[in-house]
Amino acid sequence: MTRTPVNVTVTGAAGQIGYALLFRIASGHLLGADVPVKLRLLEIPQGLKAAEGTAMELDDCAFPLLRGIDITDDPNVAFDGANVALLVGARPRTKGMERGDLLEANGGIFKPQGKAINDHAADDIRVLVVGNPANTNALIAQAAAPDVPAERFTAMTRLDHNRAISQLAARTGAAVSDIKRLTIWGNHSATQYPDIFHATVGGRNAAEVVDDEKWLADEFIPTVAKRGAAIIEARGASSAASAANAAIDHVHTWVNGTAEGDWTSMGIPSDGSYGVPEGLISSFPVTCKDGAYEIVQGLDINEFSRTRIDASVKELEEERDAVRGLGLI
Ligand SMILES: NC(=O)c1ccc[n+]([C@@H]2O[C@H](COP(=O)([O-])OP(=O)(O)OC[C@H]3O[C@@H](n4cnc5c(N)ncnc54)[C@H](O)[C@@H]3O)[C@@H](O)[C@H]2O)c1
Ligand SMILES: O=C(O)C[C@H](O)C(=O)O
Repeated sequence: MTRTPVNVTVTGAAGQIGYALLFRIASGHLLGADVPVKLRLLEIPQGLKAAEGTAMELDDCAFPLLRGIDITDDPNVAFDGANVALLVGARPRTKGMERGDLLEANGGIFKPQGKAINDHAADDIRVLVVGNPANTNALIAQAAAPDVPAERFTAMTRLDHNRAISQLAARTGAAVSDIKRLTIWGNHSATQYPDIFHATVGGRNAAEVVDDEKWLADEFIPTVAKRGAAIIEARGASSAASAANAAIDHVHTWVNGTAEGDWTSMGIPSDGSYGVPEGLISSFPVTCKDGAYEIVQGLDINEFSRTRIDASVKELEEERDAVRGLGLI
């Protein structure tokens, strides 16, 4: 049976993450090995030529699942009929830039993109925001798309989730595949909280296996939360291949589901669960099934976790208030 191709729009297509991402989408890793895709690449005018070069390389791979590539600098064209949108292109913080300037510059990108999604995307559109500050950029885009169900706008904390699994595996000597139910709470920033209290290692409670709160507080949490900065320091550029890999994981899990007995972390609009104010785009433990996600309910949150979740949520509230003050939401 011939399947209708899924339209996947990628913004910032000529950037570092774009280069690591597009080939994996085209080879079937995003949606599945039997799902044909059409790519729409959105770039700013200065990025179009490089995006064309990447499209030439995609052609040269002769991917059987790739059914077309369009390149544009017009969001209305890029999101026309989009089923999946990966919003990667963002304005990086430059020297001397205040946080308010950064939020405002990104508002100039994510507000029009949200409106274009609202006006042109397919009814089943699913959006993942990767470009930083990812949670608040997702909030801006979502607010500009009142006709799209709010839960279709998500922000990426899967890279943090994967980083935390890897660190925990290294500490416990377990295989990555033996680690389940890890959670990233809050913002994709240094305030994020990687929580192992409900995680398991080979079926045993991870916090009990580790049994070292000092390691948790002084090593594990800061290592995960500051990993992005450590990569920038080491590589001279922000994480690209691992970020692209996490974007693939995020969408693949959202569409195809979490494994039985496991969950993942996604930045999603809060429904008020765990005391996170409704509407904030915050990371939660979620299970996915039939293309939808649900927050894992009923977890006991101890004092250690509560303080850290609250601190990250407070930062998200401050970012929300700042973009509200700028008229971006
Ligand atoms: N959430 C995460 O876990 C995570 C991890 C790594 C990086 N990031 C973020 O992802 C973003 C992209 O990273 P990168 O390394 O690919 O950056 P990059 O600078 O290499 O590429 C960004 C691309 O976006 C394009 N762009 C800028 N404004 C655009 C617009 N309005 N429309 C379309 N394209 C636009 C630029 O021309 C550029 O080609 C950054 O904001 C980075 O901080 C997030
Ligand atoms: O781009 C960055 O600032 C870092 C990135 O968000 C990361 O977590 O690797």
